[in-house]
Amino acid sequence: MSLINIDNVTLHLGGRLVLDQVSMTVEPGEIVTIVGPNGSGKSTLMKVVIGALQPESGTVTRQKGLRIGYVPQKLHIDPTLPLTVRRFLSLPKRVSNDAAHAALADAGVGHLCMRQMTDLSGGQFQRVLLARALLSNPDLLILDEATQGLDQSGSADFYSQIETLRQDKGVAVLMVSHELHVVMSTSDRVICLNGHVCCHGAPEHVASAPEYRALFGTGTHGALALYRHDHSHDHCDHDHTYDHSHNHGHDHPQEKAKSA
Ligand SMILES: Nc1ncnc2c1ncn2[C@@H]1O[C@H](COP(=O)(O)OP(=O)(O)OP(=O)(O)O)[C@@H](O)[C@H]1O
Repeated sequence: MSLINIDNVTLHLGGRLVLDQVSMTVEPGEIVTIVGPNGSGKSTLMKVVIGALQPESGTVTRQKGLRIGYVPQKLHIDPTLPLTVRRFLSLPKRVSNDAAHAALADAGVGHLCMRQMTDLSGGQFQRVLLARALLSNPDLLILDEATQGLDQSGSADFYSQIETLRQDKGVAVLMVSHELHVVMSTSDRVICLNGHVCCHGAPEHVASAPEYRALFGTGTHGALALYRHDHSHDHCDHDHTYDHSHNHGHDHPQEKAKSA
């Protein structure tokens, strides 16, 4: 049984169609990545997956008893607040020393237990957030642009830790990422979202799909196009009310983005 089964989900926010008949699944132990331009509904879809937003139509089914660990994009901590990593892991719920040490070790930062949160580098901080997400021994990890702000080698290290976790613990991973070069090497399946599911499948399949190329270009240029997109909003001013021009004849967004 799938861990998550999203079936034909439609949702408007502020009068705008944000998710249009989106379907997707996450199977046990697989790494699924959502890519898409700014404003294409990626974060909204994540909120639907964790149950923070309810769709207007369609269904969201989570495996019974599913444990989800969520790693946010960032978390603001008051810089004047003295807070060690160890204490942070016990907020809001106290955890044992053993559990805290195990989670930190699994996230690759076992040595940082007694450091101040405010002294951590960006990469260390994200790993502590990862450790916090691991405390519940999740079946599914959700990462929403968890490496934003890290340099290329920092984010490559982070994703390699994620792959190790999947291997060692069999945890499934659903992530949003703008880093196409990393996504293409670490994911089992990629879902390209632009309000609707434009295309989906194995990374090589998606990278060569016309719908994906229309959005991101080809090869490394694709990654660069997305990067540029991220930093200057000039080449794609989607307001996603929205734009079906990239649909290229894919008139069946309800086709489920799942493995065969
Ligand atoms: N609470 C809200 N009320 C109204 N509109 C919203 C709300 N949340 C999101 N939106 C709109 O929904 C659309 C999708 O937003 P979402 O954050 O899901 O996109 P995204 O793909 O994650 O974007 P990005 O890559 O920039 O993070 C955007 O047009 C956004 O402005």
